[in-house]
Amino acid sequence: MILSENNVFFVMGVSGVGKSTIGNLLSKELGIPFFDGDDFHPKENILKMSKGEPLNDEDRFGWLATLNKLAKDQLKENSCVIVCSALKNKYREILSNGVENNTKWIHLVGSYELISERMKQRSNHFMPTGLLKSQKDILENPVNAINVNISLTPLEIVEVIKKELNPKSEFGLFGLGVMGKSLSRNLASKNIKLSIFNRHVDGIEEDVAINFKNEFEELATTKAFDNVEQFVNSLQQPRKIMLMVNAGKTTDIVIESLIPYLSDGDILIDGGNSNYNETKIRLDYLLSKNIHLIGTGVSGGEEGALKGPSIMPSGDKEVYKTVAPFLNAIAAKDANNLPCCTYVGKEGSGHFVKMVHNGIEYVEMQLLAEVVNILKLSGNNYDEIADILESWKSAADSYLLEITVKILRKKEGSDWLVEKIMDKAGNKGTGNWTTIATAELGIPSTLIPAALFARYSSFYKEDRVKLNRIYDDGNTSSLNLTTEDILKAYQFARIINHFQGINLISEASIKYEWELNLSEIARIWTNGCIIKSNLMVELVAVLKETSNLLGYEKFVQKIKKLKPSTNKVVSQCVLNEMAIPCLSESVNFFNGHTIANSPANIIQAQRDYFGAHTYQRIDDPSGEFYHTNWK
Ligand SMILES: NC(=O)C1=CN([C@@H]2O[C@H](COP(=O)(O)OP(=O)(O)OC[C@H]3O[C@@H](n4cnc5c(N)ncnc54)[C@H](OP(=O)(O)O)[C@@H]3O)[C@@H](O)[C@H]2O)C=CC1
Ligand SMILES: O=C(CO)[C@H](O)[C@H](O)COP(=O)(O)O
Repeated sequence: MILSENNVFFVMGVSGVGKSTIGNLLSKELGIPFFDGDDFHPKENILKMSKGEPLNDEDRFGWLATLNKLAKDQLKENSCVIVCSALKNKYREILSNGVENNTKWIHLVGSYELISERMKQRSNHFMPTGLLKSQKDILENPVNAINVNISLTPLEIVEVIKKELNPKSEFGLFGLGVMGKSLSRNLASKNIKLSIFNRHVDGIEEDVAINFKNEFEELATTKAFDNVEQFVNSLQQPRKIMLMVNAGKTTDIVIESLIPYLSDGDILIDGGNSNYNETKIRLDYLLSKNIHLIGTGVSGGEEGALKGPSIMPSGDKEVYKTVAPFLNAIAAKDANNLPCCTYVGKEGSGHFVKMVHNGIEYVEMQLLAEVVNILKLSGNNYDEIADILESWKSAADSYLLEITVKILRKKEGSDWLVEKIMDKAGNKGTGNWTTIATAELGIPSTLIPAALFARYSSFYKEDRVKLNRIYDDGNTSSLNLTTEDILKAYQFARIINHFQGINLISEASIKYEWELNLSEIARIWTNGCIIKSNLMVELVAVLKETSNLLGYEKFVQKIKKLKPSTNKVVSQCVLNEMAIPCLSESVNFFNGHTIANSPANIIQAQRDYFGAHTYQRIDDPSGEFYHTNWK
């Protein structure tokens, strides 16, 4: 710790609290001289105390003045630690006389029982245990002292003192939107000394940080800023600043606004949903300026960010170690009470993993929407559908299932709110990027594009309404499905979704040499995040053995049990002219992915016909490429 100015640190408290031990340790930690006040007592005082006679104020005044002179002399050169009981206000006034602004009081406190027990164990101290009571009686608790409980170990006590002495914040959070606000409260509630920042925009964004700070008790000691320079300067070095701003251009603008005030070795943590390719570019760019970047996925939405999100950090592993204590402190905990935060890998792998998390999320949401629609067209109202979904919890529990039940039950007056919500699904880009990534990497994660394009289709509301007038022949639904069948189709499609998402991560890990740990990724997704589910809990163990769920015996048995109902649900929906993009794609994908001989031979022949692209032959195991003159 670097001290910004010279100070005298008086370590005070009644006898037996360990002032000398702590004072000594603290002086070593701070690299400053140590003085034990007892060594400055005149002989008469020591004699009195060893006879068991308490010192009176007259006895003390000379001694206190000596210590005050010592402090003043030291302050001319350096800081120092002085140990002295300093029990009364008037003693402390003498001790700090003339150096009040450079005096820090560190008060060691403990119960009578604990102190007397410790005193009994001392052999070479001149203060008998009986005097403890008289000291406790005359003690006037200091105001503005750092109070530290002696039940901690000496090293822990010194850590607490150092933390309290340093006026600078340990962690900064930039961007007080939905996520930034919740994360700030989470960080502050973990006793992390925090600085928060939100931009100032005249007439639109004014005093956001200070108003937010004043709203919540846990932010009482948090420093709030709307000036970037002051915000950065309020942080201990190396600075650790988490950005919770919009991905893309905004992230670049924010980074540029910070750079002029940052120092070598400072660390930015991008917690937004940034594109993993951009994260790699930013990481290299910042490194050229000796600044580190940890790109991290954060999932859990507003509530998760407050109570404990799932956190997916990546970048340089050594740099990560510096920010790990903060991220671990605020993360959700898994069933074994371990943080749902782990070092994911190099470069932008954390953002890649978060992107696939969101791709899986898109599919899980779409599947639930399709299921609700099937149950609706089967004649159930929304309360009845909520009851059915609730009954699925034992078989297919997930955060998204739980919130869907609540959503379906939400009423405005006597109307279900969902009936009033416009059927145009928005998106912020991660589903789009996952679709691009799966295409670029050549991985058939087909459900994510299906869910994404379902959202895009939903946006054509006006066209849909017009076309519906043309094509709707007025037939009513003749769905004849049991809720058991629908549940099985839902479970089947979820297995395919998780298989595809994991496969995408696994293949990207190989291609980019990220060495991702799939089981560990599933583990940090068991709590705090939007796709937490009991299936995810099951996957933690499975992924230690294989990344291929479709070939894993337990899942083979599940799939065989679920497939007939899935076929039934999908075929009946198609016959009833329903759009079920993810349910149907799960069957299509599965059939295509498990067929020994696919019609891709026709594609190869066509390619060779028009473009001489060549083909391989099944009757030539050498893998030789052939071309035929087709005309
Ligand atoms: N909402 C969610 O459920 C989740 C969001 N995320 C990601 O976290 C990030 C933040 O999301 P969220 O909190 O929801 O978003 P919000 O829109 O609620 O907040 C965005 C923040 O960015 C700030 N900002 C925008 N433009 C600028 C700029 N030019 N300069 C400085 N600051 C700017 C905003 O400040 P101001 O208020 O002044 O405009 C605000 O503090 C995004 O990347 C998002 O994708 C990740 C997981 C979940
Ligand atoms: O990251 C998230 C959840 O995990 C965000 O809520 C994200 O905005 C969701 O994506 P979209 O807005 O595209 O639905």
